[in-house]
Amino acid sequence: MIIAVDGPAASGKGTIARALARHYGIPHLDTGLLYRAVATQVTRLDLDPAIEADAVAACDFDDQLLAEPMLRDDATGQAASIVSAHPLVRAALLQRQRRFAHQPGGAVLDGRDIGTVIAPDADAKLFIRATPTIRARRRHDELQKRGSAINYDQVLADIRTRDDRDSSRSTAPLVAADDAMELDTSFLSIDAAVSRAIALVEARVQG
Ligand SMILES: Nc1ncnc2c1ncn2[C@@H]1O[C@H](COP(=O)(O)OP(=O)(O)OP(=O)(O)O)[C@@H](O)[C@H]1O
Ligand SMILES: Nc1ccn([C@@H]2O[C@H](COP(=O)(O)O)[C@@H](O)[C@H]2O)c(=O)n1
Repeated sequence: MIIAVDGPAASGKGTIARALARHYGIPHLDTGLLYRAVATQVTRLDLDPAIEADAVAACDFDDQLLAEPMLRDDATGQAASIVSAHPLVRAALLQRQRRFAHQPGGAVLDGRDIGTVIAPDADAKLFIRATPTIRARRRHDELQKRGSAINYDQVLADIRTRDDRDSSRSTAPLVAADDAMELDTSFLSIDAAVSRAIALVEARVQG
């Protein structure tokens, strides 16, 4: 079974995708980490994320990079959203994601274009939403726990910038697939959001 989980920054899609993977006993891929790795490599090589050729040169990264804590930083998320707008960067990362999705037994992937581009044939597609202020509050709490000094207003501004950039790019923009099931987590606890997500997937695959 392939499950696609898409949505904007800090909507809770990763939390839900990990829980679905545990529930169904299948592997999970956080595809945002791939773009965050490219962004980190761009910075380390002193390249410019806005220049497509520079970003493409950073796509050949060592997988150990995916485990580095700095990938979770707010600044890395911003840079990831810049490199991810380049069509050639998306093309460089496409096959890896498709292979993961179509492995025997299936998989759960979360990102921005899983239901539309990576696995349009997914058995179940979820599009996770939450208001920008609630997403910013959750992300700010998370960053504070990790020792970041970034303030709430900056996190909210960064989330809005990223939403705009991710939604307006020409290649694989952030958009719900026509057959995606929408789940707004704004006023749901994590447990309630996960239960609802499982119920939606069950209804789709059995129905
Ligand atoms: N329903 C919820 N209620 C409260 N907090 C939540 C809920 N869902 C997720 N969170 C928290 O919000 C933060 C962001 O969640 P998560 O990382 O799952 O979002 P995401 O959409 O995957 O983010 P990203 O865009 O970085 O991939 C995390 O700290 C997570 O624990
Ligand atoms: N399938 C995807 C996943 C991510 N992106 C871009 O990467 C940025 C960081 O992603 P997070 O999920 O870790 O927040 C995000 O803002 C997108 O620009 C993408 O384009 N496609």
